[in-house]
Amino acid sequence: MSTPAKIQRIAVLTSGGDAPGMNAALRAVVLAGEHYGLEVFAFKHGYQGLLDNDHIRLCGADVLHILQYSGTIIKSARCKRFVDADAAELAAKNLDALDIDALIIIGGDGSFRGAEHLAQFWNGQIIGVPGTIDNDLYGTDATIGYATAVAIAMDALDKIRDTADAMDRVFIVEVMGRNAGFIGLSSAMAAGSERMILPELQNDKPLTVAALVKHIERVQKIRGDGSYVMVLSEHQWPGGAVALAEQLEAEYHLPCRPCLLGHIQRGGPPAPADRILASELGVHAVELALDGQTRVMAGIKNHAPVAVPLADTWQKKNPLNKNLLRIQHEIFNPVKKNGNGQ
Ligand SMILES: Nc1ncnc2c1ncn2[C@@H]1O[C@H](COP(=O)(O)OP(=O)(O)O)[C@@H](O)[C@H]1O
Ligand SMILES: O=P(O)(O)OC[C@H]1O[C@](O)(COP(=O)(O)O)[C@@H](O)[C@@H]1O
Repeated sequence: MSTPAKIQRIAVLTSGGDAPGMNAALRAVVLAGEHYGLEVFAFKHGYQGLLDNDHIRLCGADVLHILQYSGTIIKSARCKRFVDADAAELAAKNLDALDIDALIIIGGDGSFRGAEHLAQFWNGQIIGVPGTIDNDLYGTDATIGYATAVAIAMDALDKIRDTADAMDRVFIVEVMGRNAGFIGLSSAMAAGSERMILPELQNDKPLTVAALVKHIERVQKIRGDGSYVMVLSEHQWPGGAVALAEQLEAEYHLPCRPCLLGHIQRGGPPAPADRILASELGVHAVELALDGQTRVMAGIKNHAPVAVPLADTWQKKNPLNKNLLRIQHEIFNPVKKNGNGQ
């Protein structure tokens, strides 16, 4: 770190969908703030709190023993109004009235767009911390919440496998991820799923029901076993897992059940990886602010802290891991392209 800038007051907020580990990030911001002699404020309910001037002073005692809980003690929200110029102007006014030097925003790409919007109207420093289960932000190896969501999806897939095995059924398990397939790919690999329907794959070659049925029937024939567990990323099938299961049962007479994991993926104890990532990133964000940086996201790349221009985080894309895709599609697929095993 270079010579610290003379900042005295920082503020923090959590915005967008809550992510497991947001509390750990908040705790880290507050503890780092105290460590460096800063006053720390929090705005509640994301950007809505900036508009309502709904703030509290936080010190170390307020964030004791919160890192093991998901959710966020300062609340999160989606605030439609924040896209308006007058909303950002009001937020700037409230931040200036409180003499805030730097604002730390824990959230996803929408929150970072909001941060850039605010930067057009406010001269203080703005630092982002990647908090979303979707892992869809460029510039960091992982986002806070992703590891927990994958662990929850894997656990659910393991449980589904028991009943799929017992009753020779096809299951479609729908996972979150917004427009990204990171949760889908990782949970499918971790649980040994037979099939993944992910946004990135659908862009190249959308799956047809006929092709899916062909694959299911071949796998069942090769293995002599009816158990087939498919991971479906949200928004990738009209009507989602329920509609696809109905289609497979009605048109192809395959015993098939849907399972929607939904917001279960955002709850429960944050995984160790998320607690540690959030702790490191929260401290990193404060140190970036002390370093005079602004309009950057605190990230971790190859085990090292980095500062990524906020706009890059949504304008550039992290691709899915090609090697994991290859292994899932080729090595672990019982149906071989050359015809072996068919
Ligand atoms: N283009 C934008 N301009 C201003 N504010 C925005 C913009 N996009 C998103 N936001 C703000 O960020 C909030 C969180 O974004 P959202 O996409 O819901 O979640 P996430 O940050 O998790 O991606 C929105 O509710 C809105 O207040
Ligand atoms: O909680 P909501 O508002 O229903 O939104 C659901 C969305 O939030 C997420 O759980 C997290 O997305 P964000 O981090 O972008 O808010 C997505 O995976 C999902 O599509």
